[in-house]
Amino acid sequence: MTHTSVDDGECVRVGREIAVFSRALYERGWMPGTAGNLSVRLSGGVALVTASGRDKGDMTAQDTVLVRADTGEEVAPGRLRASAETTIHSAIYRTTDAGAVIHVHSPYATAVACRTGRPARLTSLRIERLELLKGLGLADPTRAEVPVFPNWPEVPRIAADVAAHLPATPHAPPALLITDHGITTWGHDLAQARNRLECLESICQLLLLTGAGPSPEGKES
Ligand SMILES: CSCCC(=O)C(=O)COP(=O)(O)O
Ligand SMILES: [Zn+2]
Repeated sequence: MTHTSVDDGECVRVGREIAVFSRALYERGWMPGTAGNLSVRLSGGVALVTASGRDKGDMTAQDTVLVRADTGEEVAPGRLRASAETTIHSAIYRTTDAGAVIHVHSPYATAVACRTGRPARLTSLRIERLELLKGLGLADPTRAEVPVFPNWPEVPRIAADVAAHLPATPHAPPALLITDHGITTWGHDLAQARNRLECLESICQLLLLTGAGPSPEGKES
């Protein structure tokens, strides 16, 4: 087992930051009910993640759980459970240099993720030309293939798909969609992950407004 260590001051500071971002995303309508989860990679091989089932509009620093960054295993199991989707965050930390991960059920990205035809395999959303692609930090900002993963009922199965896909696609955008579910983005910190999320939510809105996105039957138009 890899060694983990915890810096209490860092935990408090980052817990407050997660709460601030969470409340702001909730206010935008991107975390309805208790939907969505956020995490930040800390020093010492750990990450702080939102607790499962919490009202994301009411988050405080105490509503976070410390987990191993590479597996999502809770460091000191207590009253709160880590997000049910923690293994997806861990898959991203294990296979990229991400410092923060945001998952939301924002309306336009989720609508696009509902139009994939539900194949029981990984597909992708091709995006071309849109100026907002420049906000994703891509080597080639003229096009992107955002992976769309099946929404398996067992979250670790989604995480396994993510962990298998990301190392094979080093130039892929820092984002993924889950069919019928939502969107996840990452960056070196929460602000960068949030900015990338804003770009993709806006891109998905444009795809739907212009009819350039996937058709309701799941075929790309
Ligand atoms: C009420 S939304 C269903 C669960 C979900 O998709 C989500 O994003 C929130 O799960 P968590 O365990 O992080 O609260
Ligand atoms: Zn979700």
